[in-house]
Amino acid sequence: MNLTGLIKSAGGRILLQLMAAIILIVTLNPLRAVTAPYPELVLLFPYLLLGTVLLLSQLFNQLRTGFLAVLMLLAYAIIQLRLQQPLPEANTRFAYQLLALMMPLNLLLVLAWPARRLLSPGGFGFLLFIGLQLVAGYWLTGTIQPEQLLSWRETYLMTPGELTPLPILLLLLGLVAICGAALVMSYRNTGADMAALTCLIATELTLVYFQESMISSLAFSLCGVLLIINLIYRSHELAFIDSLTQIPGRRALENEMKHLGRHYALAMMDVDHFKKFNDTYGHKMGDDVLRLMGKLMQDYAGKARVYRYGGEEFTMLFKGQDARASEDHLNEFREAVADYPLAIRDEDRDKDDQKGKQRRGTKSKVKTVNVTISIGVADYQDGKTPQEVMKVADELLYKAKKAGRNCVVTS
Ligand SMILES: Nc1nc2c(ncn2[C@@H]2O[C@H](COP(=O)(O)OP(=O)(O)OP(=O)(O)O)[C@@H](O)[C@H]2O)c(=O)[nH]1
Repeated sequence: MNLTGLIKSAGGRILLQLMAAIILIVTLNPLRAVTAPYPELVLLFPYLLLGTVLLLSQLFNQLRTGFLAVLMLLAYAIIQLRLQQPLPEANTRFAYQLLALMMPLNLLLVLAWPARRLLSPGGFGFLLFIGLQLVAGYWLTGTIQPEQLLSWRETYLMTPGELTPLPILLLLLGLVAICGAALVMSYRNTGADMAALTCLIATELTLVYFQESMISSLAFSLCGVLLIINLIYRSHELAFIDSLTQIPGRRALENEMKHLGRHYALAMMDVDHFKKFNDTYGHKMGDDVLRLMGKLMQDYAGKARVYRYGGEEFTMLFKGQDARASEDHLNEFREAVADYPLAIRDEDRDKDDQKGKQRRGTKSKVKTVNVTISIGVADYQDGKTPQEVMKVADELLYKAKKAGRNCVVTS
């Protein structure tokens, strides 16, 4: 798997986050030494970074990340304003434990909460819920008796020796929350899943190493930086990656065409009789064909760049290569598409897999269908703009259709 594949996969993203956390812990001492001359700035950094996350999340429509940023800002403020006394003090320790209980639960809740703008009824609902928890927490830490806390500590809140002040039960809760978020992430792999995992790891890191000076500022700053990178990456994906096929879309191609040199070939390709295919097997099955196109194009691209131009039309760009040289490559890809047995969707099976299995019996054979594509490929010619080269490729594609389809026509 290449670096882009690693960054895109859920497993790779989880791994990168864990690595960032480990690097922070390993480099804690040098980091503290470097930042020691600027204590105020270090304290302020998480507010600035998480505030930026909050702003960007609303601008980029990454609304759950906005909720997460609010939670992290509040947690950081609580740590700085309420938890800077020594932990052996009973009420401070209780506030710390309350934070360790509520943060993982609230961060996970964000993944279940409907994505809404903060300034909307749904957003206000979330803020109100958080506000109520703050009031309840404030009231509890003020009224609870130290003797009561002592008896709880003996029964439920044992800590694992000197390792961390975090009670074993709360440590387990944190670990379960991190595993839960990682599981959701490996299933859905959305920007919000990634952001929730980042926040959970930063929170648990802070809580576990709470006795280490500056840990909250450093861990929450790292969280802010990772959330900003995640936001920018997701916005780039939204703008340039086609959501159906997961390959770059037309905007990405148009961008690339601004920087083309004088030596390239451009191939336009189109699924044959796709309208008829849609009419026969349904639109969802048509989408499966387009997804398959995206996957096979990536598998067979080699050094070429692949794009979904629009609808059932795709583009391959061969930089530093001419049309003749790319022909073998394109024929290989065309044959791979024609040979691919595409399983026919059974709507009943989608709706009710169990019933479908019983009705069909276990030995039923999956029916398959094949599709073909036609390709026109044109070279750069002196004085021609990339748009004009694309027009030539489109005309050659039209010729390929006329020639009976399932073939490559070269300039
Ligand atoms: N399922 C699905 N169909 C799409 C999508 N985008 C475009 N189409 C369909 O693609 C079909 C394109 O058909 P035409 O341009 O008439 O061409 P064709 O049927 O492929 O015929 P030839 O190109 O001459 O082989 C239309 O029926 C569109 O509805 C999409 O995202 N999903």
